Amino acid sequence: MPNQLHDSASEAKNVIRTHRTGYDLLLHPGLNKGTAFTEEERDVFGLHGLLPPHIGTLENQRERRKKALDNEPTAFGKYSLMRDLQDNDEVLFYSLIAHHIEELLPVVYTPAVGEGCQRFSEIWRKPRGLFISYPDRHLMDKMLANPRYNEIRCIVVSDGERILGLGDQGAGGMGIPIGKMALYTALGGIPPHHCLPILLDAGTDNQALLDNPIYIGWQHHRVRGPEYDEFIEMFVAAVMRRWPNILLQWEDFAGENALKILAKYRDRLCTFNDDVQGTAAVTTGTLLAAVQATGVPLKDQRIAMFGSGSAGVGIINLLIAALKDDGLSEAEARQRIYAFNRHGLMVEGDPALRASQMPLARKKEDVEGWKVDTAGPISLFDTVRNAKITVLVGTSAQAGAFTEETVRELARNAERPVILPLSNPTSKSEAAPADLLKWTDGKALIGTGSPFAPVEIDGRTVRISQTNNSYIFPGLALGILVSKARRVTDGMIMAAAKKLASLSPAVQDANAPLLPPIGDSRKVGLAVAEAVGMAAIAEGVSDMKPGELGDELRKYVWEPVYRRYELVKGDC
Ligand SMILES: NC(=O)C1=CN([C@@H]2O[C@H](COP(=O)(O)OP(=O)(O)OC[C@H]3O[C@@H](n4cnc5c(N)ncnc54)[C@H](OP(=O)(O)O)[C@@H]3O)[C@@H](O)[C@H]2O)C=CC1
Ligand SMILES: CC(=O)C(=O)O
Ligand SMILES: [Mg+2]
Repeated sequence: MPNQLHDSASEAKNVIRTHRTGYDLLLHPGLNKGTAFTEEERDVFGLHGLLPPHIGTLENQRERRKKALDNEPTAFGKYSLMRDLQDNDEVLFYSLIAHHIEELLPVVYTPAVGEGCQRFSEIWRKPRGLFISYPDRHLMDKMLANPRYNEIRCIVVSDGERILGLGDQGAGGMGIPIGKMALYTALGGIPPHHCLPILLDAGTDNQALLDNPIYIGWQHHRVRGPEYDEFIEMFVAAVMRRWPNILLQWEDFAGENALKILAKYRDRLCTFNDDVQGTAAVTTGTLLAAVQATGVPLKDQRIAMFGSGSAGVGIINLLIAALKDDGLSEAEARQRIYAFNRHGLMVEGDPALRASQMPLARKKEDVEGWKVDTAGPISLFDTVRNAKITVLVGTSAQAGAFTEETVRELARNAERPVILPLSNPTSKSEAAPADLLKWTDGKALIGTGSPFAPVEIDGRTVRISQTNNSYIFPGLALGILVSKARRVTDGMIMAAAKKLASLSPAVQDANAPLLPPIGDSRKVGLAVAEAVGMAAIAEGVSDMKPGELGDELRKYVWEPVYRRYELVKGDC
């Protein structure tokens, strides 16, 4: 095919065949090697003069970029530099991340990506991914038909309405699909040219964006109701026409839309919602590891779920399955969980409950006779005190919601309380780990959504685990792609959770962190992928033979190294 950018078969042999030359080649981020083009390649591809004379290596290119990053004082500045690098030279971008993973994940992902989305219009420079706006919806097929997308195998899509805990960021939400797909490659080894970030621009209700003359999105209030549903339907149908076997990941949709869309499409194509299912897997995996460290089985823990939106509902549903695996009936499993919305503990009969929340509400008799400090909805503190909560999970985006009083009360209920303030970015975390350790005399087992520095307490250094779905979705996607799974089943999500739990350092040593170091994320991604692929086979949604999976995974994984180029002569 003359206008194909990458020939996979050739690439496997470390050769890229392309028709592009000169500027056209240098301006393509998937093909540009900058100063690393060899003398011979400069001759063949007409690059003399367009590049400085120095023939560089990937190693000295990394050194140059790292210096620039180190000289940049702000997280946003570093984010912006990394985005520019990604749009300039993908191999160098991923190689730099691979060499400085702990330092750079917080730059390309949470927390810096949050400000990246808030200020996306300020730094938008080059096209990356696809913006599909509501007024352009009838052009969808034409947009997707672009030959540039011939090799796409997976998509992350957002409508920008619930960006981390920062609310509606409109078209700026594109920073999230871009960031998630960067981790598809950095942690999952999925080739970047198989990945397409998409932003569905259905408008924004963020007044600051509506008033901002440099806002890059459609300056219009959000389309809602049947028009929105039809927009999503048009999108899914167009995607399926273009790529019938695509993997479609939904990201950072507002809670009710997230759950509704997942329910509607999960049996129609290979799709998952990361906030619902990826978060459920990382949280369940962390808890399965934590209970081994506490010595108290999951079925004997009492869990407060603070925030019952897309993440909270997803976590509760997978936890119920894990509690059933631990020997409880469905009804007994539900009794272990106390779920909150913005009003307080969810109790049946509350008119504010949404459809997805009704099955999670407690019965009125469950809370009868409770000693409560305040009239009206029951607070987290009163629930911790009365229900003798042992595990606290936060997906509320309410900074500081886990107060000293509540955490000290929790510490009375368990020798090793488990506390997971999962909200992102850092500014929205329900608590800071240093406080949690102080208030629990160093006993709490902690996992946070965004990265936190280690904490010194009682003469020891406690590394804080990052309970973020980034431990799951890159491996989940890789396992799905390699096994050619047709659907994403609950069994595949649970397999990812259990694999993560099995890799926990706390399983060997109760005082070790709950999750592997971020530096091991790539290994975790591969292990999760294998578990997901095996589950897909076991559940009958993949036709691969179990013995083939490992080899196929290793063959598929992309490494950030420069390849040799060959010129394809043709009519393009
Ligand atoms: N660590 C990780 O991997 C992940 C972290 N997250 C983080 O979780 C947070 C929530 O995400 P998501 O579930 O998708 O968002 P949603 O908007 O879908 O849900 C938020 C939930 O929090 C509740 N809430 C809001 N205010 C309060 C309050 N004062 N007290 C108690 N509950 C409150 C909401 O209540 P109501 O139902 O009444 O509106 C809702 O149930 C975000 O910060 C996000 O970044 C999300 C996914 C992954
Ligand atoms: C991590 C993530 O997906 C979120 O905060 O939305
Ligand atoms: Mg998300």
